[in-house]
Amino acid sequence: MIKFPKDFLWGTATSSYQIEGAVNEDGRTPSIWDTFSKTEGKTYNGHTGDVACDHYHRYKEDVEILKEIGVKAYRFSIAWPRIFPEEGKYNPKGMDFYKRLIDELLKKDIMPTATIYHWDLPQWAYDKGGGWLNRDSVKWYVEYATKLFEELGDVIPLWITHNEPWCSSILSYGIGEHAPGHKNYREALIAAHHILLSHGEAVKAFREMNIKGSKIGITLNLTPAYPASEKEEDKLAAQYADGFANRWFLDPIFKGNYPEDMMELYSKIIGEFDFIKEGDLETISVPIDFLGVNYYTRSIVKYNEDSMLKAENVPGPGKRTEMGWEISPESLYDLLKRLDREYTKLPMYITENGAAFKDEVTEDGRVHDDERIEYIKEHLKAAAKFIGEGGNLKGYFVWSLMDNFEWAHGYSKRFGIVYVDYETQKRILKDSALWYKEVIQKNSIE
Ligand SMILES: OC[C@@H]1[C@@H](O)[C@H](O)[C@@H](O)c2nc(CNc3ccccc3)cn21
Repeated sequence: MIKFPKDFLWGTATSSYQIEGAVNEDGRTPSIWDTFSKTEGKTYNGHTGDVACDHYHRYKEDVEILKEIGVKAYRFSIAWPRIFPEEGKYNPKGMDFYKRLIDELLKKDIMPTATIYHWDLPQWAYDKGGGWLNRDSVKWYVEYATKLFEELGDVIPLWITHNEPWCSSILSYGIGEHAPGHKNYREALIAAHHILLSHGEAVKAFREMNIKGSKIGITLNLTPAYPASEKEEDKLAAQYADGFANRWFLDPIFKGNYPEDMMELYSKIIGEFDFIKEGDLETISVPIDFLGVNYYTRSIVKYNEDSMLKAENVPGPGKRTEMGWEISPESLYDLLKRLDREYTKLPMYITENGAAFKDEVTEDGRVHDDERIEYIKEHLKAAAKFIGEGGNLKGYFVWSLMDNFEWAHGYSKRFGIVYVDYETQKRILKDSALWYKEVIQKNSIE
């Protein structure tokens, strides 16, 4: 049996656009994901978040389920277009939903953990110079974050400024798979810079408000990169893949500079870094209270002269999830050790870890998702090994509480430990939820 520390924070995670629905209710205006999902060919079968899990109306039932599972904390995100449906126009009715949700959580003794931005940029911000491409996005974001701190500051102990800046910049403005669907690498790095800058400015605003008992951090998706062989060229490919996925965000936050090797590589592609102004890196690297780590899988790369990053992915030997991601719990251990060694001794939380598998409701009305139990158990073992060696890991949030809108994959991929029948909106606790309930109760895994 593997025991976890007494106060280990067991949780689950979701995000606003993926579960809420009610996209036109109580003053909410469209986000870039409303626009993107309604654009032909952008999401699986044209799926949108219009209804999703109808959480906006069913939040009480969903908090009951959180209580049933016994989580200590619940990570959700706040929809910016509910709070500021237009530039400068605060919408109290939008805020009221989150006050109701938080009240329910506190009544059940569940710690609210809020992500300020989980990709649902208001369309009005995008219409003003491309959203994160416009340096004014920093000002808009700080106005939004400050209002949240004013209204909710002392009832949310853990604040996360951004979920995965890599996704909201590189995947969204560079690769084009996510909203707003641009395919311009210079834009991707400009967006990344403004998102990181907005993070730093929000942390400064948070500090000035001196909110007692609350902590602030950021969540990064981190993918350890391994060379396909011991060849020097493959090791160079892994270095660039690591810079692309991880160091481009870790270094400015924790070291106050962008990584030199990647600046050199990228300068050949995007030209001048004229969007980096005096003092920006100082702001981006303001001290935070914790690091959120989203971990799903690793990458294995070999050298490829023709690729921008000189790296080409090669398949790993492990089993894969429905997303095609290799299952590699040992890489989570490697990642945590590396973060501890090279970046920070601050408290860390695994703010997302989970897997999509082919889930189905069987004759007995249950969902026997043994693969997901195995996935979570193996990753918890890796986390426990890190903690056992003195690692400062304080909590673990399963992605996700419930099946939901999986971005470009729509509803075709199920990550939940709770099954959602989208026809009826019925929730069914999968075997993984029942297993996780026991893990939390015993604070240990077998
Ligand atoms: O894909 C599962 C989840 C997603 O539902 C969450 O909203 C998001 O925070 C999230 N991030 C990752 C890891 N990063 C990633 C990499 C490539 C494409 C999409 C996400 C996985 N997930």
